[in-house]
Amino acid sequence: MPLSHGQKPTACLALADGTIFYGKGFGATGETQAELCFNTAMTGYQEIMTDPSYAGQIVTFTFPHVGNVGVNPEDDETADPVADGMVVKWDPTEPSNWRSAGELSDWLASRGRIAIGGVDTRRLTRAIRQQGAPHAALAHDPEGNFDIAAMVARARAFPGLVGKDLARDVTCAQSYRWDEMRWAWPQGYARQENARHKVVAIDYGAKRNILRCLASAGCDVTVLPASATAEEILAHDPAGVFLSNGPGDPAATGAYAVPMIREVLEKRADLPVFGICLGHQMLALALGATTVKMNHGHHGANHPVKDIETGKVEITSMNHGFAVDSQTLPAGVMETHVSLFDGSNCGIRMTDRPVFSVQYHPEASPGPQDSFYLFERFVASMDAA
Ligand SMILES: NC(=O)CC[C@H](N)C(=O)O
Repeated sequence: MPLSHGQKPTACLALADGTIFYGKGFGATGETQAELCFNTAMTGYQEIMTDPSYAGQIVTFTFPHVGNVGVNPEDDETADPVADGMVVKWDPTEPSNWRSAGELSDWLASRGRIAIGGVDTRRLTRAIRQQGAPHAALAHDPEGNFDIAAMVARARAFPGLVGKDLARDVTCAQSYRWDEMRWAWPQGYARQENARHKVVAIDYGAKRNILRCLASAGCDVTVLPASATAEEILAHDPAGVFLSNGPGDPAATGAYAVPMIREVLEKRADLPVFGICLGHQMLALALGATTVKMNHGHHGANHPVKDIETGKVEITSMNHGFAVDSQTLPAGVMETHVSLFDGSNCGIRMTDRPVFSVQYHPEASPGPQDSFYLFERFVASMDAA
C-alpha cells in the first residue's frame, strides 16, 4: 500500500539529483548506496534479487505486485541475494503460492537487503529513462528518521559502475563440479548422469540456472573462479569453455579475464567457447572490440532480439548496463543478434571458429522461441570438434 494521509514514512529513496521518494520500508533496516535501474519482468523477483549481475545496483520493479508469491529455497540464483536493494509500488501482501516457503520481507531482512514499498514506480522509471541510471541512497528506518541532505550527498558520492570490477567480489572461492539440471515437473531438479562433454565454466557471478542449462544440454561442468588462468583451464582438458554472466564494467576485467580469454583463443583454435552477458562482453573485448555504458540498460524478460542469420525474433530475458559496440567488431567476428528495442549488439560469433556469445539470458528467456537452442549449439560444436 502507498502511505496513507498522515502516516510517517519508514523508508526513503534519495537520487543524486535531489529527487526524494518516501514509502514503507521492509526487509533489512539501514542504508545502502548504488546505481538505480528498473526491471520490467512480471515474475521472478527472487531470481532477479539473487542474480549476481545486479551487484552494485538497486532494482526498481515496474510490475506492481512483488512479493505476492513469497520466496522458496529452489529459486535462488546464488547463495546470497546480490542486488543491493529493491523498490516496489505495493509493499508485499501475504504470500500465496504452493511453492512459497517464506515471506519476501523476512528473506530480505535475513540477507541484509533493504526494500521500499509505496513508491510511484512509473514516475521513478521515467526519471531513470530520462537521466540515465542514477546513483541513489536507499534507507529503511522504522522510526522514520532520515537526514535527506546527507543521503543525497552519499548518493552523489557513490562512485558508479564505470571502471568497476565486481566479478572478483561475487565469484566462487574454489572450483566445484555441477550436475544439477533444469527444473521439471514433477521431479524438480534431476542430476545429469550421462554427460557427453567436459566443460569448464568460469564463474564471474554465474547464475545457477545457466549451469543447470549446461548440465541439461549434456555437459559435465567444472566451475572455476574468475581468477583462473588459461593454463589452469586447459589443464582440465575441456571440450568447451563457458564464460558466465557477472556484475560491473567488462572493461574493468582487463587485468585478468580478458587476457585469459585471449590466451585460450590463441592456444586452442579448435576449442568451442560460449559466453553469456559479461562473458559475451569480455569475449568481445578479447577479440578486439570495445564496450560502452548504456543510458539505462536492459533489465527485463520481454526484450525482443533478432537472430540476424535466421531472421527469427526471440523474446529474451536481459540484465545489462554495458553493451558491445558492434562498430568495433574486427574482421572475422560477426554480429549475430541485435536488440529490436535500440539496435544494440546482442550476440557475436567468430566466422571460422566455434566461438560465440550472447548478451541476453538464454537460460531464462520465455517463448515463443526457447533460447535453450544456444546451449544445444554449444554442445553441437563440441560434438563436431
Ligand atoms: N548480466 C550480466 O552479465 C551483466 C553484464 C555487465 N555487468 C553489464 O551490466 O552489462
